[in-house]
Amino acid sequence: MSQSTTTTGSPAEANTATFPAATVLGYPRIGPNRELKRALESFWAARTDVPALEDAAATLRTRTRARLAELGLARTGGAVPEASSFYDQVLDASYALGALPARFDGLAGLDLYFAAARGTSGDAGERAPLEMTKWFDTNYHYLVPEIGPGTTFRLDASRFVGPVREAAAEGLDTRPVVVGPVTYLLLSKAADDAPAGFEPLSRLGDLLPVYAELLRELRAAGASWVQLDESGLVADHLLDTATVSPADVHAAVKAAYRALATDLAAGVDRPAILLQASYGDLGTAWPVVAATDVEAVAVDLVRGALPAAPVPGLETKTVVAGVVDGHNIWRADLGAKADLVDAVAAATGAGAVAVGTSTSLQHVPHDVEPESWDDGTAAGAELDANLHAWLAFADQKVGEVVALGTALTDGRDAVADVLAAASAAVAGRRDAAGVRVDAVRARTAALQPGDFERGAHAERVTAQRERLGLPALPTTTIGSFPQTVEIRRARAAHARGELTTDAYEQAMRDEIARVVTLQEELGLDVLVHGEAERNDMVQYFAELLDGFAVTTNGWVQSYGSRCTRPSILWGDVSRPEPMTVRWAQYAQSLTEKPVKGMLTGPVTIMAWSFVRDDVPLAETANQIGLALRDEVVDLEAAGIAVVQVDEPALRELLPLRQADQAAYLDWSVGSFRLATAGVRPDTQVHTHLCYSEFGEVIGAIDGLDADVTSIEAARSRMEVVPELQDAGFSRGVGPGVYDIHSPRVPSVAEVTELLELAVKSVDPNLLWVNPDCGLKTRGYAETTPSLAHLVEAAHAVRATL
Ligand SMILES: CN1c2c(nc(N)[nH]c2=O)NC[C@@H]1CNc1ccc(C(=O)N[C@@H](CCC(=O)N[C@@H](CCC(=O)N[C@@H](CCC(=O)O)C(=O)O)C(=O)O)C(=O)O)cc1
Ligand SMILES: N[C@@H](CCS)C(=O)O
Ligand SMILES: [Zn+2]
Repeated sequence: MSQSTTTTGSPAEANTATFPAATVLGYPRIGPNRELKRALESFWAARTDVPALEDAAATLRTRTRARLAELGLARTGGAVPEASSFYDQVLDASYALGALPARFDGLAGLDLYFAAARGTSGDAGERAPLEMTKWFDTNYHYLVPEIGPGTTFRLDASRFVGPVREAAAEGLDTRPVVVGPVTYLLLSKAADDAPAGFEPLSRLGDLLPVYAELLRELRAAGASWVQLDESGLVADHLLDTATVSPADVHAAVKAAYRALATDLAAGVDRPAILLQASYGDLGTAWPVVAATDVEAVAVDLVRGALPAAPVPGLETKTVVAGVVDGHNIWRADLGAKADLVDAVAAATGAGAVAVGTSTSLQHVPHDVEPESWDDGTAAGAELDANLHAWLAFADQKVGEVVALGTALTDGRDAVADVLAAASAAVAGRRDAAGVRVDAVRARTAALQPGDFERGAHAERVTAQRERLGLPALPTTTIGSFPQTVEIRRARAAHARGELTTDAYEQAMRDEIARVVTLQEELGLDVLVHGEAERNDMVQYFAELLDGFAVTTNGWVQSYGSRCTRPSILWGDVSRPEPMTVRWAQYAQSLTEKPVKGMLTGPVTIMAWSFVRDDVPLAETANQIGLALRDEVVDLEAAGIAVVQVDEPALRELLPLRQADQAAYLDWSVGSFRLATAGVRPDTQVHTHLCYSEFGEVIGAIDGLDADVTSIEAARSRMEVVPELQDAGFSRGVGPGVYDIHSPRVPSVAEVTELLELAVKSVDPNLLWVNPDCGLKTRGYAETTPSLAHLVEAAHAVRATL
C-alpha cells in the first residue's frame, strides 16, 4: 500500500490518479457573513441585476478556494473541492442535465434556475417550484427532480465548467462536486404524468451519455479530479421497495461506472473519479464500488464501518477515509482518528489511503474563532474557554484533515503537538461542569411507564369538545406569522444593546396584539400568538434551556438563501424557568377564542441542533422531554386549552438503514409522549409535521398520541390523508391546504377542492383546516388573502356537511 501524496504540475495538465493526502468533501457555501444570502435576496428583490449576483458568487468562490489553500489543502491534484451553488446541488445537476420539467420550458439561464427553485407567478406566469425535501438525515433541503418517461436530457455544463476555469486562472486545480447519476435518479420523484409504478432509475441508460459528456467537458476545462456524490448507496429510505431493491441500485452503480469510468479513459476523456458515499455505512455496497474502475472512493467512517475483510478491487484505488465528522461540530480526538486512518489500508485492502471528512462541510458553520460565549460572568468565561477548545467548525475541520494527512505522509511526530492538544480538549470536555448534572440524570432515571401515558383518547375527545366548543372543520394556522423586517430589526437592535429589553418586549407584545386582531378579523377558530419573539423555533428554546449554547454567526444553509444557527447541545438539559407562558397568556388575554400554546418538540430540538456525542440520544431526548413537560403543564395552569408541540423533524432523524429505525422510533415517540402526557384530558395536544414524506412513519405519528396532527399535504394533493386513514389513524388531522413556500395566493376554489378531497377520506369530525406550515417566511401581502381564502373555503365545505 502506498500513502497518498500531493501532486505537482500545472493545473491544466495535471491528471494523475494519485489522490492528495487530505481533502474535505465540500465546504459551507453561504459565505462567512452570509454573502450569498444577501446577494440572492437583493437579486430576487430586483435591487441588483444578474452581473452583480454573478460577481458576488464568483468573489465568494475565489475566497473559498483561497481559504481552503490557506488552511493547508493542496492547490493542485484536486484537493480543493468546487462545491459552490446558487441554491442547491441537486438543482445544479437538474439544470446541467437539462432535466427540468416542461412547465419551465421557454426560460433559460438564471431565470430558469430560480423559477425551478422558487416558482413564478403573476406576469411571469404561474409555475409551481420543484418540491423541496430533506437531504439524507440533515436539515438541508434539496429540490426534488421530476423525472418521467418523456424527460429529455441535454447538457449545459456551464455552471460546473466556469468555476473550474476560474480556479485554473488562479493557479488552482479544483475538484468539481456533482451529484452522481444513480443518486440523482434515486433522489428524483416520478413526474406527475408518469404511468403508475414508473421508476426514475429506469432512465439511467438515457442519463449516462449526458454525464459522460459532462465529464469530458470538465476534463477539457482542466479538472484532474471530479467528485461524484453517490450517497444514495447508504440510504434505504430512497428506495421505493415496491420498485427498487438494493440489488437494483447495485446493478445501476455497476452500469453507471462502467459507462463513466471504464468506457471513458482517465486523463483523456475524463478526470479521475472520486466516488463519494456519505451519511452512513456502505454495507453490502463495498464490493460494488470496489468493482468499478473509479480511481478513489470516499467513505463515511463516522457513521459507517470498515468492511469485515479486504475488498477485491480496492487495491487499485485510493480510499478517502472520512474520519472527521462533517455533520457535527465536536473537535475530533485526533489520536484516535489517526489510529482509524492507519487501520484503513489493512481493513479495506486499498492501494492508497487519504484523509477526508465524512460528509460535505455544508452542514457546519464556517469558523469557531469569531464566536464568543462569554456573557461577562465567571460561568460565561468558563463556557467561552471550554467551547472554543471543544468545537471544530468547517475551518477547524479542514485543519484536522490536514493534520491527519500530515500524520499519514510524514508520521505522527510531525504533528505531535496538534494531536496532544486535541486529546487534552477531549478530556477537558468529558470532565467539565454542566456536562453531567446529577439532578437531571436522577429525574430521567426515575421515569416510569405511566409518565408516557395520557389516558383514553375517547375520554379526551369528549372533554375537549365540551371545553372548546369548536365548529366542524375548525380553522387554525401552524404558529408563526410573518417575521417582518421591523421584528428582525428590533431583535437585532436589542441584541446590540440599542433597544432596551422593555422596549423590545413591548414591540413584541404590540405585534402579538396585531396578529390576534388579524386572526379574529379573518374568522379563524383557534388562534396563535404568531411567534414574533422567536428568532428560530429551536434556537429560541436553546437560549432558554440549560445545557445549550447558541452562536452569533454560526449560520448553516437550510435551503436556498434560508439559514439557521444550529444550537450546541453540550450538557445535561433542564429548564431554569417557564419559557413561553407569559407570551401565550398575553395573547389569550386579548381574545375569547382559544390561543394555542406553541412549543418545539424534543426530536426537532435535537435534529436542528448540534447534539452531544457522549450520551445516547434517547437520554438527551428524555431530558428535553421533561423540560417541555414542565412547560406544557405550566401553560395548562395559565389557562391555555390547546398546546401544540411541533415535531417537523420526526422523519428527518429516522436512521437511513431500516435495521436501526425501530429503536429510534421508540425513543423519539417516547420523548414526545413524555413532553405531552402531563396534562388533563380536556387540554388538547396538537402536533405539526412538515418538510418530509411521512409515509414511512405513519405508525409513529399515531404513536405520538396527539389529539390533532397538522401535516404538510398541499403539494402532494392530500396524498397523506388516505395513507393515514388506511393505517387506522382516528385522531384529528389538519392536512395543509396551501403551500406556504411560495408567495402564490391560493384561490378559494383551489382550497375548496383540496378540502373536498380530504373530506372524502377523513371523517369531517376529525378534519382541521390549516396551511402546510408556519408563515414566518412569508409577507402579509400574501398571508392575509391566503388565510381569508382558507377561511372562506372552510365555511363553504362546512356548509355542505
Ligand atoms: C421550519 N424550518 C426550520 C428548520 N430549521 C430550523 N432551525 N428552524 C426552522 O424554522 N428546518 C426546516 C424548516 C425550513 N428551514 C428554514 C430555515 C430557516 C428559515 C429562516 O427563515 N431563516 C432566517 C433566519 C432566522 C433567524 O435566525 N432570524 C434571526 C436573525 C435574523 C437576521 O438575519 N438578522 C439580521 C439583522 C436584521 C436587521 O437588522 O434588519 C442579521 O443578523 O444580520 C432573528 O429573527 O432574530 C433567514 O433569514 O435565513 C426558515 C426555514
Ligand atoms: N410553529 C412553527 C412550525 C414550523 S415547522 C411555525 O409555525 O413556524
Ligand atoms: Zn412546519
